[in-house]
Amino acid sequence: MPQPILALASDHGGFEMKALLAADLPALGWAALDLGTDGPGSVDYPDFALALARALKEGRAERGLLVCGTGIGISIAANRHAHIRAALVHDGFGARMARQHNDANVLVLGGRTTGPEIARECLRIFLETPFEGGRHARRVAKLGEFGEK
Ligand SMILES: O=C(CO)[C@H](O)[C@H](O)[C@H](O)COP(=O)(O)O
Repeated sequence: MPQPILALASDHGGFEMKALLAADLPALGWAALDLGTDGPGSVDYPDFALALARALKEGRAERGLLVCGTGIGISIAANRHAHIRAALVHDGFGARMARQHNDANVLVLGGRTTGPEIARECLRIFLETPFEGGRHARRVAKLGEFGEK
């Protein structure tokens, strides 16, 4: 069976964390689609959120990871796309809830706000935790309606 693909994108505030987390993917059973940025040069986070949103829309990846300095700007940008449910997470509990309750398809982390080991834990939980469905499916379906109004 082919490995599921995680699309990764960041601005300059998140590229180090993105590289750290990409290295964990093989052991977690996922392949990486790295959409940049690749260095410390200043770039604009909306461009990278857009690249990742397109990758998911086109079916080039199953889920996504976004990182900027705080995770805030890149979350705002990503959630403008109706097919994206991006969750800015700061600990393992948040990562678990983002999957179980929100069926989040994009994990967002802050490269300047979250330590590396917490970030690695968040990614592992995000990739391993299934959506619970049930009452949460009704609520997630309502989120999908926003894009049609
Ligand atoms: O958008 C952000 C904050 O909401 C991100 O943290 C960016 O990475 C940050 O704003 C970039 O700041 P810089 O001073 O241009 O490095």
